[in-house]
Amino acid sequence: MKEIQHYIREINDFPKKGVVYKDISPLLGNIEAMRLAVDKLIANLPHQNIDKVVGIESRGFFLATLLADRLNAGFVPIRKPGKLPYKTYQQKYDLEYGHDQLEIHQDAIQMGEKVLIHDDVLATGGTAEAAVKLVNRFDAAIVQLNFIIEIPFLNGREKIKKQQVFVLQD
Ligand SMILES: O=P(O)(O)OC[C@H]1O[C@H](OP(=O)(O)OP(=O)(O)O)[C@H](O)[C@@H]1O
Ligand SMILES: Nc1ncnc2[nH]cnc12
Repeated sequence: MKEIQHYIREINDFPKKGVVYKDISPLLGNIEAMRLAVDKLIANLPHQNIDKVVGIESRGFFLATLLADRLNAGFVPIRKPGKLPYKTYQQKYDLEYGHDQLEIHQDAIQMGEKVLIHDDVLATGGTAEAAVKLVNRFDAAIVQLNFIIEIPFLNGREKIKKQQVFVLQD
């Protein structure tokens, strides 16, 4: 079995010139690589007493549901605007290649629940910061944010420096 890094492909100038896009499709296409990624993410949690795994649309959803299954936890989607049907909390944020808004259902998390937030890539940290703000609307405990890949020069950790963070490539 090769390292996780082997299954991440770099695409130059996508979706805009100058961006080196980290494509996790090869990882998703290989069940052994996906299982290894999930095993490592689980092994690097401070504990496994997690009530909800929050996944961020769309690439965060893939492993977040597998993590939720392994942790016997519920899955909560954070979605782009206008996708969630019930009442939502909303948070604007900036991206490496644009800006957007994230939303979460107002009944998705109960007060005091222990939450893991998962996404595929930590780049500028704008998405992760917005997710933290949304989860904090519930007065829940964020146990960790975990990611498959980090783009260190974009310094995303700075935006979530109060949080516990784990990246697979660490
Ligand atoms: O750290 P940041 O600079 O905020 O960037 C990271 C985010 O960007 C990507 O999502 P994107 O918004 O491209 O959507 P997608 O998952 O639907 O492709 C990625 O999946 C992260 O969610
Ligand atoms: N360079 C990048 N590759 C993949 N996803 C991203 N999200 C933000 N920047 C990204």
